[in-house]
Amino acid sequence: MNIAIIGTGGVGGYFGARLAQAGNNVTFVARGAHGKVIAEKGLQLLSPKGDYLLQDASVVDSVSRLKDVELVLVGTKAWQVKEVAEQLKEIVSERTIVIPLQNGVMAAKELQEELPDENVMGGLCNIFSKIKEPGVIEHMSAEPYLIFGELDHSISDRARRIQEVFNRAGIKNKLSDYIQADTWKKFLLICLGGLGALTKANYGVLCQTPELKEMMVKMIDEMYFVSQAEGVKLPETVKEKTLAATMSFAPSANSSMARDIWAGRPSELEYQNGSVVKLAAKHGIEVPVNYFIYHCLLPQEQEARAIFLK
Ligand SMILES: NC(=O)C1=CN([C@@H]2O[C@H](COP(=O)(O)OP(=O)(O)OC[C@H]3O[C@@H](n4cnc5c(N)ncnc54)[C@H](OP(=O)(O)O)[C@@H]3O)[C@@H](O)[C@H]2O)C=CC1
Ligand SMILES: CC(C)(CO)C(=O)C(=O)O
Repeated sequence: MNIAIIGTGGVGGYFGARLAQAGNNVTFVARGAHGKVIAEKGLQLLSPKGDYLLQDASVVDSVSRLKDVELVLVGTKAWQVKEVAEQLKEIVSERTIVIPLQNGVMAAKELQEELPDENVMGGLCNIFSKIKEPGVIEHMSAEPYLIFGELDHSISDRARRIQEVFNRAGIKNKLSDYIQADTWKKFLLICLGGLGALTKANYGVLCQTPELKEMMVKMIDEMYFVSQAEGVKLPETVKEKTLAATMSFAPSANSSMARDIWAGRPSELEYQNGSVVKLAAKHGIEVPVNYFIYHCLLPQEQEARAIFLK
């Protein structure tokens, strides 16, 4: 299959390398020093599931250079999806399927704002991975896992074909008949990372401190209400499952958003706790804990953006 990876970071780099390893024709969009090293030396994947050096990687520095793509995996940060959607408009054909892998609940909608609905599916992923240095992707832990599906809930032939491609590449995956629910389930979990970011606490401290655990319970309640108002049917049991998932993380683990905030980099705040606040306001729902976290973190987010995104 002709596949493009837009955003060759921890997520895009990992899944793209595995798809190329399985014999697919994968083109990576990667910019700057990272793109240069990949073009010269290949893409190096370090992983407990087996290292792999993709020699002669096909790499371009911009979406506009992609041709005849059947499957696009968008691996940028959530706040970069709008720009990618604009760029994709120029290169998609009726046989191109675009799957976003961002944390958050806005990516598919933002792609649909620029692209025909038929080009867009929903998606998400689980993995702990990062760019270790230019040209090198490090998968640290967690079984890499993709969930994807048609936004109209159908199990289409084209989705089955994509599943075959993931299966042949040994990528654990689920073809979902309700991708919005899967995306929201992950959203409930990742937004708890905002509390970790604010308190500078890892998941272990969040779970072991009764007052912080209580705040997480309140955050989950708030987000559950918002999901219902958005028309996403989640079972009530999702609340306790979300808390249990957080308790199952290594005590020293923290969220990617927290790591970005602590390092003073632009983060996905707007697309995590920020989305909860905005969607709640749309429905007239009070979300005091998410509101507090979002507004406490916002000044430093704005400062990071002023420095990095001039
Ligand atoms: N990493 C993880 O463990 C997990 C991440 N996620 C989610 O996956 C998403 C991606 O995260 P992650 O892989 O960590 O992010 P990274 O920052 O590692 O990678 C994003 C990459 O996208 C590139 N990029 C951005 N815009 C463009 C563009 N227009 N064209 C080409 N390349 C572009 C960036 O390059 P440049 O530097 O040139 O801008 C960067 O290399 C996020 O939503 C995250 O929350 C979900 C689960 C786990
Ligand atoms: C792995 C997990 C769920 C941890 O919060 C995540 O997606 C992230 O860090 O962005």
